[in-house]
Amino acid sequence: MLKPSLMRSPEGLIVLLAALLPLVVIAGLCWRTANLELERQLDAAADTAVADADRLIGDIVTGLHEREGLVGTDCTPATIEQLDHLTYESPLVRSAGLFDGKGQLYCTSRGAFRADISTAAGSTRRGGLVMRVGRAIVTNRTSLIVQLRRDDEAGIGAVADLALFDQLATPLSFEGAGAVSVVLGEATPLRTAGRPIESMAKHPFCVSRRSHKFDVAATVTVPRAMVWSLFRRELALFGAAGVMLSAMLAWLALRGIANRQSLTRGLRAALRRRQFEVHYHPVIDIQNDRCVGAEALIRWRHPDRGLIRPDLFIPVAEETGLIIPITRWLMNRVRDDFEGVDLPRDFHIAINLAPVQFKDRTIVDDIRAIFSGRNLSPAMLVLEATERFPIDDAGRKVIDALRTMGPGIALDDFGTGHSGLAYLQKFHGDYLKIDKTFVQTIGTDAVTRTVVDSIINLARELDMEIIAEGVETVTQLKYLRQRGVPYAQGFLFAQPLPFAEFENFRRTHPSPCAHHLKAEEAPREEVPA
Ligand SMILES: Nc1nc2c(ncn2[C@@H]2O[C@H](COP(=O)(O)O[C@H]3[C@@H](O)[C@H](n4cnc5c(=O)[nH]c(N)nc54)O[C@@H]3COP(=O)(O)O)[C@@H](O)[C@H]2O)c(=O)[nH]1
Repeated sequence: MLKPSLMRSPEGLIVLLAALLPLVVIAGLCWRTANLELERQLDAAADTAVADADRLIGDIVTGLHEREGLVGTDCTPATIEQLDHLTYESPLVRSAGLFDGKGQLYCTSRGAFRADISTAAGSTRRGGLVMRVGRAIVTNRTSLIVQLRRDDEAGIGAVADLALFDQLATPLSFEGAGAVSVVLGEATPLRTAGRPIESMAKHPFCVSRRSHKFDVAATVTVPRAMVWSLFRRELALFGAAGVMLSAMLAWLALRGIANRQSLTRGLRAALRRRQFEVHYHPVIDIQNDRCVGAEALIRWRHPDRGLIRPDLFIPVAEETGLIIPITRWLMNRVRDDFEGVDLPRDFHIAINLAPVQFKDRTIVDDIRAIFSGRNLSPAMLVLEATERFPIDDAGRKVIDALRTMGPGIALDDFGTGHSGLAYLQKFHGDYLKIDKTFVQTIGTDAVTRTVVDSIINLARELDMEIIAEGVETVTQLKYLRQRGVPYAQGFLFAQPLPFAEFENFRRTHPSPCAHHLKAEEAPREEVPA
């Protein structure tokens, strides 16, 4: 059951975010798709308009090129007939004519005709190709006039009816809402269709295309509201998926929170009902095979789920602060286990501390209260901190206070986090534990083996004792022994053991039949160089 105050808590915020995230992502994707789709449609409309203009003007220019030889000739019936042919070949051309270098029209497809066309304004020119929109002298209609001029300015021209231009091209339109215009040069209209641009509010969408062949361009303009209608269409398609995803994520978040809450309640109950156990993982002096101590590891014996691994509940215990009473319980158990036991002077018990336990003096007070004057004194403890240990003022003060009572300080899991030499120098520890992920590469991977060597050298430079953890094979043991590593832990020696079994192991260790000693004679396992 979830607490009713959930929606006002940080957990409530997580559920809300889990629910909102897919909706925001889907809405964002729909908005982007709508914009891309609108751009695609505008591009396509502008491309079509330019391609139509290129095709129609190209037809006229080709016809004129084919008759360029007539320029400068007399206006004979044969010339007139050839000019007239232009009007049959190109459905756009209403008339064609020849003009001399002074801009005097002297021959047309309709016969000899003289007129001064030299003053016509608003032309665009690319090489010998001149185009303008104006009233044709012969037809007196608004036309596109296309001329091919030689170097001496004499040339041949054709008059194309703009109304026909419109009829022969693809109809200009943009889903009824926009405007399309094709212009000659910068702004002389050849064709326009659709709504007036001024009616499209302040910032309409606009796409322009310029022809590579002729001096014409097309512009498609639509009101900004157009993107909203496409957005609504996309939302209708994908919104349902977004809502389902949102519900699924919210449900997963709720389930995760419910699991966490039930784990927290379970941990509290476990403390009350004494469901925790301590297992001891032997620490071996590998130069003489003596058991010189152990790491105390917590276990949760759940009434229904059996023995639960600590990595399944320690993170929640750390987040909720329950790690403090759990460690307190563990330390009391460890003290009681070793009360009255005859322990060698160099015997040590390692206890794991969470980063949160270095934030205040609680752990200092707990250790003093639990171990002072006992068989297992504070000086016989090694306190293990991971690389997540905060080296700040508070952390430093806690470490200094702990040191005055005598425990050794170890840096656990070294090399698995982001800390490096600088961190290690600031840490001022007594022991450095080489993480099992590195130890287990011995005999397999040359690169990471070099990492093990580097960690060993680093610890020596900083005057720290080395404990290699996760030793599982004789090869690893021999390798570490050869490099002078003093201590090791691992399944090669023993699994973490309940107290009675650990005591039995300790008392019988070293034993003449210890399997890892016997394995020194094992023929097949080679120590890597
Ligand atoms: N803050 C606290 N953290 C604790 C406490 N008790 C345990 N832990 C942390 O939980 C993590 C998992 O621990 P555990 O499942 O007990 O595993 C330990 C060993 O069993 C395992 N190990 C040791 N040797 C080997 C080996 O040869 N092979 C192999 N596959 N595993 C091996 O390593 C764990 C000990 O790791 P470390 O602490 O880094 O030395 C673990 O992070 C515990 O620290 C607690 O009371 N408080």
